[in-house]
Amino acid sequence: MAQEIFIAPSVLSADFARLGAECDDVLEAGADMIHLDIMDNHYVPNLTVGPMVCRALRDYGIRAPIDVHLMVDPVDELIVQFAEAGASFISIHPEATRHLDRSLQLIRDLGCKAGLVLNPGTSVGVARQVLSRLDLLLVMSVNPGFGGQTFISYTLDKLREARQLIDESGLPIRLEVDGGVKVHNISDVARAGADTFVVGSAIFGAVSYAEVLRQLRVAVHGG
Ligand SMILES: O=C(CO)[C@H](O)[C@H](O)COP(=O)(O)O
Ligand SMILES: [Fe+2]
Repeated sequence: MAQEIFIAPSVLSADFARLGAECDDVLEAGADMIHLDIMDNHYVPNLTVGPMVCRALRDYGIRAPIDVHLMVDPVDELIVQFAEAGASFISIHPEATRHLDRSLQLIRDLGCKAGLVLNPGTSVGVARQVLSRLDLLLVMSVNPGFGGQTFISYTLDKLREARQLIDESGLPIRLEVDGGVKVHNISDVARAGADTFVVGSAIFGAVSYAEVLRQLRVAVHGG
């Protein structure tokens, strides 16, 4: 089932001192949702922000979907806190929960859309059993923890495999890609089957967010 194309700027590369305004700017420039990377210095070797920042963005007036990427272990308590803080999508890594099915159900029970994240070294097969619990499958194209890394090219094969799995299931699951996505490679990523594109440094490092978003969309549709 083809999904509408979504571009989700990762604010990991934004100016955190003016986060609300940065979100306004990328949304006005044509972004579809805000990708919020939550890192705990335990599951990944980096530390970002907690649910109060998600709440602050909602209170500031951000109405677009907020796509929360939880790189935390353990994860269940933070699922609850981010749902209460206004998250729309909550995506979790299978290594960060002892009971993947239960954690995914928890996300939906709290009224959010549930995502599963596959690291470059994690097999697509991990998603197979829990597919009916998913609204989104996120294929990492870098190892999680930092923005600005180089796209790992073998993840294109994983995207194709994930696309096939989703298509065969007939379920309306988004296929998201995250890490190192730029204007020069997004058409390959789109051809491999992604419909939801996290883009961090390529957007926030640009002079004009609108221009880079335009170029990304042209490349997706051209691909
Ligand atoms: O989850 C992430 C890192 O773990 C980020 O979302 C990702 O790295 C996006 O940034 P960039 O487009 O600069 O690679
Ligand atoms: Fe992310």
